[in-house]
Amino acid sequence: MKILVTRKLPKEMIKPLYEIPDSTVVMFDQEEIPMPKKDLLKEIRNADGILANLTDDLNREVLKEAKQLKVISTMAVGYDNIDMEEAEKRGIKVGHTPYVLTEATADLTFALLLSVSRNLPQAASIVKNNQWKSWSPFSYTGHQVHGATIGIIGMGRIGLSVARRAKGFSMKVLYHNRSRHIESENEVGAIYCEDIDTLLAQSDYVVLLVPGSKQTTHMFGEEQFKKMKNKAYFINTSRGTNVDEQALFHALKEGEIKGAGLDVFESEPIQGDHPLLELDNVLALPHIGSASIETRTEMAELTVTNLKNGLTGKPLVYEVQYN
Ligand SMILES: NC(=O)C1=CN([C@@H]2O[C@H](COP(=O)(O)OP(=O)(O)OC[C@H]3O[C@@H](n4cnc5c(N)ncnc54)[C@H](OP(=O)(O)O)[C@@H]3O)[C@@H](O)[C@H]2O)C=CC1
Ligand SMILES: O=CC(=O)O
Repeated sequence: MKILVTRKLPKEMIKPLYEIPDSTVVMFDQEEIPMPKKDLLKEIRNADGILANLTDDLNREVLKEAKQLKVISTMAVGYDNIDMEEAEKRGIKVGHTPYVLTEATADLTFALLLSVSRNLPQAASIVKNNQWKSWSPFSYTGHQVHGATIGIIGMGRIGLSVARRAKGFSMKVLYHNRSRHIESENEVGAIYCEDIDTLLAQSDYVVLLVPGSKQTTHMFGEEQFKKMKNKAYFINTSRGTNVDEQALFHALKEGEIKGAGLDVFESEPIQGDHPLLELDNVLALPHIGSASIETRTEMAELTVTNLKNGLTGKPLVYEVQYN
């Protein structure tokens, strides 16, 4: 049985895979970069299982090559990099890592919100660059978080955890999903906005946390940014493909919105000459939502368990359900 691991992980962490009888583990030897497509195509050909991550484009073309593949276990909760229709057609089980990364991602989302609203990157840089002249009445003043209104689009696991943090800051919580999320209403008093425009018009902070999918591609564009308050901030820790970046650039440049905190981009890694990165009112991070050592360790362990279970005839701990 051949198991392909597409990113270098500590050997100790993937030990359970070596313990599967008659298994051969082939692991890519780099941690910082994805496995090149040509190597992926070659190695997946006779693989029974693959330990993948969100940078592996497991599209139809790639899955068609994977004649023996039985299980894909991705070290992420999002699985928009996997062609689920093709996986279903081929009877491939897909495992992912919900819950274990919820709190770390909610922490990072809230950190982005606090950082953009109070200009932390700009303020920190004057200190580091020895440009701090004096305390000043209005320099680097941002907007209040405490008591403001947050609008969460995608009130699922992470959305609710962000809402809990918002509650601690006495924020009013609005949310939009395709269906009501009664747990959030009961627990944090979140108010459902069936019409997304109502949320956009009322929120001081708009936080996007829907999965990446065909339905959510560019769900944020010119029209949505125009409907936000001019003093509102946009935070995206979901998927870059959910946002039309040209429209976001325009909205930020023209002052239609105040600022943005972005952990994800339409194309990753975002290139250094991307227009968004020229803007002072953009705080950009390299997709580190779940990047605490504790969470990444749990994710890796869960990914290994999902894969091992799938390959040894046991139920996956978290299996993606086909729609
Ligand atoms: N930046 C990072 O490092 C990380 C990013 N993520 C991203 O966050 C996403 C969310 O994760 P998680 O909270 O666990 O997922 P969940 O599935 O728990 O939550 C997603 C929510 O989005 C709502 N939703 C889905 N489609 C739409 C739509 N078209 N319009 C409005 N609402 C929609 C769903 O509600 P309903 O079905 O009622 O519409 C659901 O409540 C992941 O899919 C991933 O892309 C996750 C972890 C780390
Ligand atoms: O973006 C990260 C994920 O786990 O999904």
